[in-house]
Amino acid sequence: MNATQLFEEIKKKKSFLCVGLDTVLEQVPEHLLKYKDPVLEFNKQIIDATKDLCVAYKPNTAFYEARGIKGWQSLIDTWKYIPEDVFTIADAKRGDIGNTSAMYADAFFNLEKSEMSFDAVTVAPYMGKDSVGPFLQYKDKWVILLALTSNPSHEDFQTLEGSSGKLYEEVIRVSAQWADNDQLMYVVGATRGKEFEHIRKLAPDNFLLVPGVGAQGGSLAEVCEYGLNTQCGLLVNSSRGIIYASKGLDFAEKAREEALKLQKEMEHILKNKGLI
Ligand SMILES: O=C(O)c1cc(=O)[nH]c(=O)n1[C@@H]1O[C@H](COP(=O)(O)O)[C@@H](O)[C@H]1O
Repeated sequence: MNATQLFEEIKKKKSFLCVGLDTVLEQVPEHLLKYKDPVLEFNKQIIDATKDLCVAYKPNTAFYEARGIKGWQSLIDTWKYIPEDVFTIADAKRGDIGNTSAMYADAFFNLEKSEMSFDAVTVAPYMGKDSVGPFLQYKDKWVILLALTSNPSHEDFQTLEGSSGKLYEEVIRVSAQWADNDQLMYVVGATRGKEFEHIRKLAPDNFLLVPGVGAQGGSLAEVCEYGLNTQCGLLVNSSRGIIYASKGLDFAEKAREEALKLQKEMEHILKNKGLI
């Protein structure tokens, strides 16, 4: 899915919501434990309850990798269950020397080899161009590069000042030369609301993946004040705030309610900005 197609989906659904499928077996409601794969069943019901309200799903692969072979199978089966018109992000935060990155790219993009073909993968920029390049070899896929993350310790490195500005600014400036806007997004945490005006100047045309709304306390209104561009340009993620809205029999219904609240807020914002 390219940027134009993604914007079309956003306009159709009046939403730029990404639902994070960070599913923990121990937090799956008890009545699902009878299923062969309770995590998959949980994800399926969350997907059924939210697929008309969101434009993307983002399983964080850590939650699946932690369960070994069974977890990896849950991830594959979850990816297969997501409808084709919904953007899929493998939140794997990879990046290594070139030949190793090529294997990571195959792991998330190459359907024949890995049984999964996500639209995008999150990548750490620390090892530079030859580390990110192999993901970009998949011309119809996206790299989502960590820029300014939502966690408090982002200050340890990302905002350090060098001769040409902050480290995260340099990440954006340099990486923008590696790929066009149909292949490159940046992660900017919703908890960094005040910095969106500045980031939009650095990356006016790129989509930004914005996690941190919900459980981490980021504000959607603050993000959108400066974060939107003419193609919307935002995918705002909430994981725990949606999928764990209830741990009972009504978990999917409550997840829908939370997703609907965000979608309605997004619809209002998109209308106000004249994007729909
Ligand atoms: O790349 C990410 O998605 C990410 C980057 C970041 O800066 N902060 C961040 O929280 N995330 C991920 O986004 C999700 C946030 O989950 P919740 O806090 O439960 O909504 C988790 O999967 C995080 O790993």
